Amino acid sequence: MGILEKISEIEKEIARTQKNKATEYHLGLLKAKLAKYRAQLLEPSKSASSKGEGFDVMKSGDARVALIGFPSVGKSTFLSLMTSTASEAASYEFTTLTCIPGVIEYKGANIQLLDLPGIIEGAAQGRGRGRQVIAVARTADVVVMMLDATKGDVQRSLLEKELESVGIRLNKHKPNIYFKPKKGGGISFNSTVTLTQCSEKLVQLILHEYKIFNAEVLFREDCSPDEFIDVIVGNRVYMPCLYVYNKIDQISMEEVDRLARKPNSVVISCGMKLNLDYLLEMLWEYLALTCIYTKKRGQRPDFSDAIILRKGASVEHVCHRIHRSLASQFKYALVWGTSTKYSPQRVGLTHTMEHEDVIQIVKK
Ligand SMILES: Nc1nc2c(ncn2[C@@H]2O[C@H](COP(=O)(O)OP(=O)(O)OP(=O)(O)O)[C@@H](O)[C@H]2O)c(=O)[nH]1
Ligand SMILES: [K+]
Ligand SMILES: [Mg+2]
Repeated sequence: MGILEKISEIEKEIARTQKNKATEYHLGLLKAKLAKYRAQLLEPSKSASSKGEGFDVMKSGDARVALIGFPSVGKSTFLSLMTSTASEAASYEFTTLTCIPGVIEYKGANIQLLDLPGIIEGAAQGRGRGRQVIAVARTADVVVMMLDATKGDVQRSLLEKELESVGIRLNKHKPNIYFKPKKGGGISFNSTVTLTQCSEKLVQLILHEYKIFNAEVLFREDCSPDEFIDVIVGNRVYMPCLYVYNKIDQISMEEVDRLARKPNSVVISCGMKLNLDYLLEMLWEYLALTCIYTKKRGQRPDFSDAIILRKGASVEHVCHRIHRSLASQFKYALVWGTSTKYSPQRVGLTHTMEHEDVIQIVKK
């Protein structure tokens, strides 16, 4: 039996045990066991069995959003409010022990929302269930960092540090540096812009530190040494992050105003259901999904049923979404919308679609 199952067994037993003088010890023992198992879950464990227990949630829907935050900031309350899934919420820390998926239906898209255990300082080193939570965060399209508006900004910078330390880059784009290790020829260094933070010398020093003596490097942007290191190391994920300050019912109007003005931030109250619509709008923007409408020849476009794709999706992606074999029968497509110069315009499979384009596909 896994730890989670043991925990749920004990919880059930506590629930069905009557509280009286005779059961006092029994209940006490059960609660002690429960605390022990919870502590075990929260400690980095050496055994492989409990490693990812309860965290392997299938990706589903059009996009995935992970809820990251300290314990008891209101992540589960939020999931239960926004989706039809109920996730237990309580005033004690570490109520949630696994990954709980729910679905937000918005503008015709299914957005998978993942409730996760609270993480704390040291999470990246394996404190609590930090590692598992961070592993899930890496698979998301957007991170919602939920913060307790009553707690000050220290939580935010702590969490940012944790995520940074495992190679997650929030609200940053991939550095525009071309980097290619070679078999020989030394290091060739070039830049298309004036560099104020890196020099050829520094780049060479960094490369030597990584035991790279032959490579081609081209800076197309004025990047910092840290950004260059990110490029060498690879394996970084660049992810939009929305900072959500919850529990604004507990703070002054002035404080609400201050938080709301921070970049990439939204203020809400799950308790009072405040500003949740605005949060959804922001989330939609951060997900940057593209809605495509299809149209049959001689008919009006079907605006009731959008095809939802990632930003930058091509006509080929649209074909795959409609039918597996459509791309192989494809002759050309007619597209109306902002992605074309003329409306309609005849395009091929590689044409990049834009939000709210209409497409008519012509088969061979
Ligand atoms: N005042 C106030 N309390 C809230 C609000 N949202 C949630 N809470 C309370 O905050 C407590 C923690 O909520 P949870 O949803 O369990 O928090 P969590 O982040 O999932 O916590 P863990 O799973 O333990 O990490 C509960 O007592 C909630 O009722 C809010 O907007 N205002
Ligand atoms: K809680
Ligand atoms: Mg929770």
